Amino acid sequence: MQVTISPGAISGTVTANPSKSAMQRAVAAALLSNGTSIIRNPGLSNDCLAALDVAGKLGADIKRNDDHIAITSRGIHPVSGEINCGESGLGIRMFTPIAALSEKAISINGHGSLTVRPMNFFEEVLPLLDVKCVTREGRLPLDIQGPLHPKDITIDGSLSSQFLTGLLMAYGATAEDVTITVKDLKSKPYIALTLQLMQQFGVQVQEQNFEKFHFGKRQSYKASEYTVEGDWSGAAFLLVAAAVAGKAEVHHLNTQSAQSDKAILEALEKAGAGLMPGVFTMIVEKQQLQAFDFDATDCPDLFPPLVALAANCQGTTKIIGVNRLAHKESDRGKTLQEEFGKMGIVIDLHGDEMLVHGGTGIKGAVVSSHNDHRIAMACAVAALNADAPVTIEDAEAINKSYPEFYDHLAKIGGIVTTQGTASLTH
Ligand SMILES: O=C(O)C1=C[C@@H](OP(=O)(O)O)[C@@H](O)[C@H](O)C1
Ligand SMILES: C=C(OP(=O)(O)O)C(=O)O
Repeated sequence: MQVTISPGAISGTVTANPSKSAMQRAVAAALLSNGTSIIRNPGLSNDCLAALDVAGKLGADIKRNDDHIAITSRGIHPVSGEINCGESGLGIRMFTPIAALSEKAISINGHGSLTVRPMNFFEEVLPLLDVKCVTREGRLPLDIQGPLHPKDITIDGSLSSQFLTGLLMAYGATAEDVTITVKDLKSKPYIALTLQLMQQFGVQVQEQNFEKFHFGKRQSYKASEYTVEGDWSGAAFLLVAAAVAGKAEVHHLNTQSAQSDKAILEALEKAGAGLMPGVFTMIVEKQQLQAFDFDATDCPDLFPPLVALAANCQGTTKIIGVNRLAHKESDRGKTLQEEFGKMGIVIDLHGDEMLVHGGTGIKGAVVSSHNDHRIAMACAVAALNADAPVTIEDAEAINKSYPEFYDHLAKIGGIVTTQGTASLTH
């Protein structure tokens, strides 16, 4: 599918899409519980649908209703020897240790970019917890056989926080008086989100400096009612769109959220955007924008919207944390450089640093999403101030996290034309 965004000012109000990070964690916690959990404002992006499918294969009964999803479970009782996590990095890294709680041999697969993302971690760590694990040279599919026995372990958190999220969630179901120690943890706020979610489902972890995670006496997940928060990661694109091309009011955004990507507000403030925060609403308005410095090491998903913002700022913006981008849906440092280059924006990459030379004018172009949802959305936002339309190829990549994105952009006044069709679900 190709989507063309024509330049033009925007103005309007929209409700943020549900957070896939929160939704996938809630599905996992509901699966680990005994009884029926109700998930309100459920996400239906591809990553969320994959999580629901995995939960079903691991034994949960899932009923979709108009405004909620009911998940009935009695813990991990796989009904299949194969699970597929779609394209979700969080999904596979979270559900693998959870699936390993069962003694059944399970083959875990995925598709698209997930087949080339690193999974060596499991081969190194799961055997320490009595789980057999075989990868294809650190790639999918993974063949595992548990049951996982929680033990004191030390792991490396520098590649991704998602492996730790998976271990924490799995330990929560059976651990007793054990500690996970983590060295060099990145994306820390995502771990805060995991701990918050576990607590909402009745499991407490004693966290020390994001280095030690201690489980005291044995606990169990309690089936709960949970409302999925609006997604700061997706909303970041709309907020940047407003900052560079008009005004927008985005509802259902919790400024007290544990989501790391609410840090977009700090970047917008540094750039000089007009911000009017409400309790569950954010209004952003265009002002004169200047280049800024920002460390995105702990919120790597903000790179694409930050680049769209920086392209519109006068001067050179410096963003730290490029090393965190190599193993996402694309190698995002390079894909941002390539696709924004086509729109006339020069980006330099120096080790962990990205320099975006903004304010030089954005050109109409044909760009590729590289099948990466956040690259498609960043290009769409940049298009608002281009000198001619921008056509995005493989534009359906947005379905991974934010299927409503083009509709939301149109709702706030973006001129969006779609050519060709692609299924909205996997
Ligand atoms: O836990 C999560 O929900 C996520 C953690 C982050 O990954 P890393 O920990 O690999 O940075 C982020 O990039 C990803 O989109 C979602
Ligand atoms: C990298 C992302 O997700 P995941 O790692 O869960 O696939 C993302 O949403 O940008």
